[in-house]
Amino acid sequence: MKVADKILPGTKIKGKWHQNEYTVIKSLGKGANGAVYLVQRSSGLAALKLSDNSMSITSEVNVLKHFSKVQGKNLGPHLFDTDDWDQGGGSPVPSFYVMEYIKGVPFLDFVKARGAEWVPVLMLQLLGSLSNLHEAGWVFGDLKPENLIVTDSPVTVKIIDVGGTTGIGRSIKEYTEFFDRGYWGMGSRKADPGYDLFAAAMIAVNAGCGGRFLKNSEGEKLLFEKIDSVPLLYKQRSVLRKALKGQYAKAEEMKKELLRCLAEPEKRQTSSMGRSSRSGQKTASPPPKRHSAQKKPVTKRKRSSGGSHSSSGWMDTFIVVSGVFILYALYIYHFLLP
Ligand SMILES: Nc1ncnc2c1ncn2[C@@H]1O[C@H](COP(=O)(O)OP(=O)(O)OP(=O)(O)O)[C@@H](O)[C@H]1O
Repeated sequence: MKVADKILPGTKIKGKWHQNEYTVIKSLGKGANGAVYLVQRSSGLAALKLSDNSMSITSEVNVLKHFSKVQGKNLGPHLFDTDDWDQGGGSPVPSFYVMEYIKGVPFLDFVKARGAEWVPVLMLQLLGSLSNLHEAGWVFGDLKPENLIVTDSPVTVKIIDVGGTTGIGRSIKEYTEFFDRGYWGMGSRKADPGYDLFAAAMIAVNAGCGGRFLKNSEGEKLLFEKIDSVPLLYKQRSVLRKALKGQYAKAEEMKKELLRCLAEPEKRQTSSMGRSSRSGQKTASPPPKRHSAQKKPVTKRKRSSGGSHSSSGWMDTFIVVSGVFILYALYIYHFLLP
């Protein structure tokens, strides 16, 4: 077992160069490039990433330093310190960096607990962060739900694990098959904004379908079928399809279209209640098969015989409109207003 992986609670980690001391409280998780611990430092809690591979620590530290220069507040944890752990004697010297501890829950756990209706709201935030990152010349690369933590009050999605971050134009450094357009035969592994936007769409697919699945010989067809089979995804199908096909050059375009797309079904629901859509194409009515084991998106509820038909319809409309209004108010208040 590597040194970085076996640190017990109570262990004191002192930096060789800056002499700062950190007390390990517990392990937060382990990855291919090291382990992350919750630590106590003089001014509060922090997350410390420790690795026997000093190159990977240096590379992640460089990315975090770049992130701190990018405008926008959701680009991952702030960097506090970086150092080598001098344990004395002839022991190997693992490197570490100390960053802001992001207290929250993993993306998929949040969606499971709070409802799939949150997926588009979190996607809008994520696209805002990606837009800032891309403008600064970077692609996140290994974008997946495990690398997203959702904090509360206000609900904010934060990107962690910057190990896969790659300069635009270079080859993607790290990827996870399900979120990789190369795996699905839908594009290259060259770092461009479209690479992250494909992964962002796949995060929605993962959350909407309640899990991941293997590709078959017709990857694109399978993904589109999955999108059409889940009501939540079906509402956003035009945006998801475009992202998967690499038709967005910028995250901002995808974000704007997603906002527009989310507003549309509610308009139809409240204004027509059963009328067909303008284009005469398939409407956002629930498709036959549901793959998601998650909470149902807001739908018209069946009424008991008690109330009158018209008042129950009014109540349903009111509930749908209020729900959507609260989500948008939250989003606009926290993320669009300066
Ligand atoms: N700043 C942080 N605040 C809170 N938890 C964190 C923070 N950074 C990492 N974690 C937790 O530690 C776990 C491991 O982090 P790490 O960066 O090693 O990610 P990984 O994706 O598992 O690793 P790798 O890409 O190196 O294989 C994460 O999944 C996350 O739960």
